[in-house]
Amino acid sequence: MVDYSVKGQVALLEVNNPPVNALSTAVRTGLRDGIAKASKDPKVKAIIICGKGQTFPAGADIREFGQPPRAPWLIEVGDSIEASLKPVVAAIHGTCLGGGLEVSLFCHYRIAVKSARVGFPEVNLGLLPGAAGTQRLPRLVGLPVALDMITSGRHVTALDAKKYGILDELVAGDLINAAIKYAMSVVGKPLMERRLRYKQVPGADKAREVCEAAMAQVKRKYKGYEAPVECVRAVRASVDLPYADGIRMESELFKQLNASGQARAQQYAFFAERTVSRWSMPNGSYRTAKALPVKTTAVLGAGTMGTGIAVCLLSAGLPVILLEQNEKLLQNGLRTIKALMEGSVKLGKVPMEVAQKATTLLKPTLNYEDLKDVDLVIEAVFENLKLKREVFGKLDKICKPSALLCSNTSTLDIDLAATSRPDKVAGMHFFAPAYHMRLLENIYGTKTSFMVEEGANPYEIDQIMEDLGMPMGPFKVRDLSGIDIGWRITQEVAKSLGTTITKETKYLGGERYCGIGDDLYEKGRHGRKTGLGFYKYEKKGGKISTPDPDALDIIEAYRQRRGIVKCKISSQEVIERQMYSSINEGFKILEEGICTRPEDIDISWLYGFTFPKYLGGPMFYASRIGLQKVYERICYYHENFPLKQRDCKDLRRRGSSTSGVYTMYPALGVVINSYCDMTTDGGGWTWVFWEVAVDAATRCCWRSPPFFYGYVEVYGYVEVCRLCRGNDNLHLLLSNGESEMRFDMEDFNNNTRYLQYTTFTVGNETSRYLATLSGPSGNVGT
Ligand SMILES: CC(C)(COP(=O)(O)OP(=O)(O)OC[C@H]1O[C@@H](n2cnc3c(N)ncnc32)[C@H](O)[C@@H]1OP(=O)(O)O)[C@@H](O)C(=O)NCCC(=O)NCCSC(=O)CC(=O)CCCCCCCCCCCCC(=O)O
Ligand SMILES: NC(=O)C1=CN([C@@H]2O[C@H](COP(=O)(O)OP(=O)(O)OC[C@H]3O[C@@H](n4cnc5c(N)ncnc54)[C@H](O)[C@@H]3O)[C@@H](O)[C@H]2O)C=CC1
Repeated sequence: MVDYSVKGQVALLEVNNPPVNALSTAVRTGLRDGIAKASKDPKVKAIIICGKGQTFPAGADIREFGQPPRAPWLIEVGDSIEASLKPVVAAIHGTCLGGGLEVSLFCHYRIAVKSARVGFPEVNLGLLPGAAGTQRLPRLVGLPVALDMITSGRHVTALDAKKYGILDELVAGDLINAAIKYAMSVVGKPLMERRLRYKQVPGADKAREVCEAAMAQVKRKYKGYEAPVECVRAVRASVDLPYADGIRMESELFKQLNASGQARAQQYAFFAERTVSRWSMPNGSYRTAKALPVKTTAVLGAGTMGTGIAVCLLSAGLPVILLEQNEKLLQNGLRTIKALMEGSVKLGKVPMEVAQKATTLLKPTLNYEDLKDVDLVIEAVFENLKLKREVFGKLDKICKPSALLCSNTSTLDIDLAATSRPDKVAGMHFFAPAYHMRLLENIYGTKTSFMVEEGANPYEIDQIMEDLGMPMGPFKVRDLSGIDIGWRITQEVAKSLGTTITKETKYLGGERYCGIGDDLYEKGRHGRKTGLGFYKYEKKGGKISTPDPDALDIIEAYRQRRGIVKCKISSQEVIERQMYSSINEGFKILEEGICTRPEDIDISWLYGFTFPKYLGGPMFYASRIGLQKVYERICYYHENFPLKQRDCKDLRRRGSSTSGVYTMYPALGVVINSYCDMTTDGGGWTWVFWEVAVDAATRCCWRSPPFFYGYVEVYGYVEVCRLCRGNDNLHLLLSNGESEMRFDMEDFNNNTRYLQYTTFTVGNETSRYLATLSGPSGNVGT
């Protein structure tokens, strides 16, 4: 895991743990041993730490965070690096992140190639840098830069890192040769001043103001997230406390965060994001698919979505032909694209050069003939099946046979876009605003206005969902997308069902229909674009929303017309009805095979609706609440809905003990975390980690070696876990509320009789169970 070699008078410690050289237990051990070996070797005058392959270590091994900590701790390894009497140089390429950056901060010198990046992304995993990063970075670069880097998690370019003082030198050419030369040039120089622990934080006299401002900022910017707040606290300790006490505080805060449900959810999201990129479909997968080259593009329709999609493509440096139905709308679209590009530059999301180039890459047109050579067309015209079929018919005739014809449709069946090349026709569903949201896919919507019909106030619902962590409540989102879009969608649905929507329509396609959106639409309240929707905006296309009594009057008039008696809906009910209906849809999507894994659904929410990462996504959220409970509440709402619209037969079926919801548990991928290992620590204790593995077929299998100290981590569906004594047989009982799993402990080492048992809860339904067996006493505790 760490390759040791000596080049001339320099020892080279090359971390070799692909793909990202994560600092696993083996790597930490290798670094510690390598430093000790080099320190003892009289031939060695200096030491280099670097990464083999594509990168310097990109951090701790995230998969180890869910497991019991194992020595050597990174901080101990770091201490031995810093204490070395021979200079240690970090030679950096690739991404030097998290624990990797911490290792480099223990080194006496840091050099890097220009393409390298450094950063502390722990905050994105619900953590803080836990190996002295919060104490050492401020000592090196001062509070403002340290606070910014640690609370944002952003990657800093090598050029900026040099400017901040994180890097001592940027090198060109072969990194190792340059590092050897550099290391030899510092041999004999005093090391004391290079040891960060002895430095004072620069600008410490301003610490109070700077930290208070940073705290206020993270609370506003990362509302609901615990990690950024603790990051500020830890960094502040670098000024308020002596180094050793600061380290202790950092460690406490790290442990606290690591045990939190937020960290678990954010780490799940990290891996889920990577899991979904390994897609598979009936006729291919990421392994077999070959990307088609896309060099030229066209966008049809320059409305809300078309302009956003054009900005997205232009920002990626692709030429775009923008087609509209008339000159006036085309010019409007061009103005919007210009304004969006300028906004993106101001926010630092698009470099100025890219925005400037975009003006040459964008070609407006009213003529379909201009599309004949493009590789990719994205259609974003009105949501109207007849119109879309017409448009696809034209495209099919004009575009070259290899061109991909894609629709941004929200609801229409992509197979209905009759063309001679169905294999080249696809849904390409962007989320609004298209230039900002990272998700591109197809997804079911949720039926958000039910509750308003019954008496809830849309502004209260938005507030409750924003308090839960959504950046925008559902009614603000509807105003952003356009109430006219919703109107067009339902008109199309009605048409496809051979019916029409009237003021009295209560059901559509067997589902409950709410006409509040229609009433707003008819009054010209189309959302942000008209300056009025559920909210009032400062101007047409404005962003500042204010509650509007006129909208409430329209809603109240609607209720009276329908004879609906207004009732009070609690915050808990708002959350349950919003979230659980989405979870229910998620399970339907899995059941129908539209998505194959719950991660697909969670990632669409994280990137399509900016669902808070600290909740992991609706499917992960469901696993934390407990699926049985979620299922019961869904049934409750279906049974007790004032205007019951459909039988919940489907749900009942899925909630039965042998199929449906419960069989989805293993699919959640977080059912039971498992490991099995044995280690002896410095105190002579043997630690044995039990392994519990779950697979869809057998539901559970269990391995338990003889042990002195056992540790089981259980989360997901297991709600009860207890160690019991029954008929003198010690056993462990796990229950998921449906069935119990019993594990007899008779086979355990006969000498181990004394049982100590501790339970602590992490998050809602997440529990950890810690059991210690030792000594000759016949006493069994439970
Ligand atoms: C590195 C990247 C930028 C690379 O991106 P890219 O090339 O696009 O590749 P990816 O597809 O993202 O990744 C490839 C592959 O690698 C896997 N992977 C990536 N990073 C990690 C990782 N860090 N660990 C494990 N695996 C990783 C990734 O999943 C992919 O595999 P696949 O899933 O199979 O497809 C990009 O990957 C990236 O950004 N990675 C994350 C970088 C990161 O977040 N680093 C920070 C990690 S956290 C950290 O370092 C914490 C620390 O500060 C150190 C911890 C110290 C702990 C101290 C504990 C103190 C308290 C305990 C005391 C105990 C004693 C007591 O009890 O008292
Ligand atoms: N608004 C949203 O949040 C989202 C909308 N969508 C989908 O994207 C599509 C477009 O939606 P919006 O941009 O919101 O609508 P929009 O009403 O803002 O824009 C549609 C544009 O298409 C133009 N158009 C109509 N017929 C045309 C034709 N024959 N040729 C060229 N241009 C034509 C219109 O003039 C208008 O500018 C719809 O299918 C919608 O369902 C998808 C995701 C989100």
